[in-house]
Order: sequence, then structure tokens, then C-alpha cells
Amino acid sequence: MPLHVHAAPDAVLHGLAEYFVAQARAAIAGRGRFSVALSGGNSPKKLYELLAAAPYRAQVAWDKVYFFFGDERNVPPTDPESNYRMAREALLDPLDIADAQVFPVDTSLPPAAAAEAYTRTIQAFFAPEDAVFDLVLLGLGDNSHTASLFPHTPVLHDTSVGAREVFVEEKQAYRITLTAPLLNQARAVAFLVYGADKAAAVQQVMQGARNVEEFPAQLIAPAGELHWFLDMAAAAALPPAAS
Ligand SMILES: O=C(O)[C@H](O)[C@@H](O)[C@H](O)[C@H](O)COP(=O)(O)O
Repeated sequence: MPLHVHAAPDAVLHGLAEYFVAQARAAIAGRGRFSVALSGGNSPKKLYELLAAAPYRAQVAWDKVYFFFGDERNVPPTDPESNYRMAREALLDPLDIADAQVFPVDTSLPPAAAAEAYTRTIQAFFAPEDAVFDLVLLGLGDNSHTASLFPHTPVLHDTSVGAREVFVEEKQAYRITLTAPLLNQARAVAFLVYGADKAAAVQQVMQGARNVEEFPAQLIAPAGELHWFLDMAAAAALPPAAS
């Protein structure tokens, strides 16, 4: 499990931007397209802005990149909480990505219907092959959730390959999330985690006793590569050898 640990948040972002570009170029050269599931929250915003700017902007055939969402809040696409809105503002609009290349969750539907529709959208895109994302970007909450796989929620045990609705007690709100089996079909998964407030979660997920109820990100074990892009603050609880 390659572990990329950098000294400062901006070095982490450039490391992941370079990895994203390399993955995209290889997928497009090999299969004619690159499918990526974007993570939400705050951490990836600067990564998206970086990818949409020089030098990375010119290094990818963006018209062959297809954007999905690892999870989405149950809000309209114009809502400040929307992961789609954040990605559109930081990445998709600056790169002038065509709507046909972007697959948002239809949050105009009730959560369960939105999840079912998203599963169908994903299956249709990859058909007749299995749904295998070239890259899944993930963040990590300080409670060890990733995507919207939150501690002590039924979706942690969902063996289906698709999207599911989940009611998040601590947020008192529904979210739609890709299931762990779907995320784990990916050719590559990259976590982007920085900040001291995540150090305990990083250590628990990477080295703690297995307990997916408490530390859902432990569910992430992709068929392909798994990379952690951490700054020193987020890696602080790891033994020196691991970083
Ligand atoms: O929709 C979301 O919020 C994300 O998918 C979520 O899993 C996020 O990655 C973590 O909560 C970390 O969020 P921050 O990067 O904001 O700390």
C-alpha cells in the first residue's frame, strides 16, 4: 500500500495532482477514457483547483474524462453543501467540461430513488463491463468515515455494487453513497487527508484493530492500487517507518 506523505498541504496536493494526471493519461491511452469518482467535503477543493490550472490542465485530454461522485448530500445541486456544486465551481466549469461527461446524483428524487437511479446510471455507463472506476478519490472524516460510509450505519454491510441512501444521525440528514464493494472494484483509490484533526483516524484506519463499524474506511481495499496522500500533520500518529 503505497503511502505518500509530504511535509505540507500543498506538496500533498501536487503529489496527488501528478498521480491523477498519470492515471488519466494511462487510462485514456489504454482504454480511450478515464472514469473518476470525485470525493466531496473541503479537502479536495484545492486539488480540483490545481488540476484546472497550469501545468496540470494541459496534461490531460479532459474531453475523455468522465466524472462521478463517491457520495452526495441530499441537497439541490445549487446548495453550498452540494459536492457537485463544489466540483463544478473548482474543476468542471474552469475546465469547460461538457455536461455529457458529468454524472451527478439526481437529488431531486427522494434518497432511495436517487440511489437506485445512480446505480442504474453507473451500470449503464460501464455496461457491458463491470463498473470499475479508473480512480476513486476519497477523504477521511475524523470519525474514520469515507464517502458517506459512516460508523454504525447499515450501508457498511451492504454487499451490493451500487449506490445507497444512508441516514447520517450526526448530520440528521440523508446522503447517497457508493457502496464499499463498488468502490473496491476500482483500479486505483487515493485518499487525500491532511490536518492534525485527522491523525487519530488515519492511524486507526491504517494500523488499528479491524473494526469497520467504528472505522468504516477500513472497508476500502481495492482490487487495484491504494494510495494515501497525507501531510505530516495527518500522518503524525503513524510510526516513522510508515511515513
Ligand atoms: O461528502 C463528503 O463530505 C465526503 O465525501 C466525505 O467523506 C469527506 O471526504 C470527509 O467527510 C472529509 O471531509 P473534509 O475533507 O471536509 O474534512
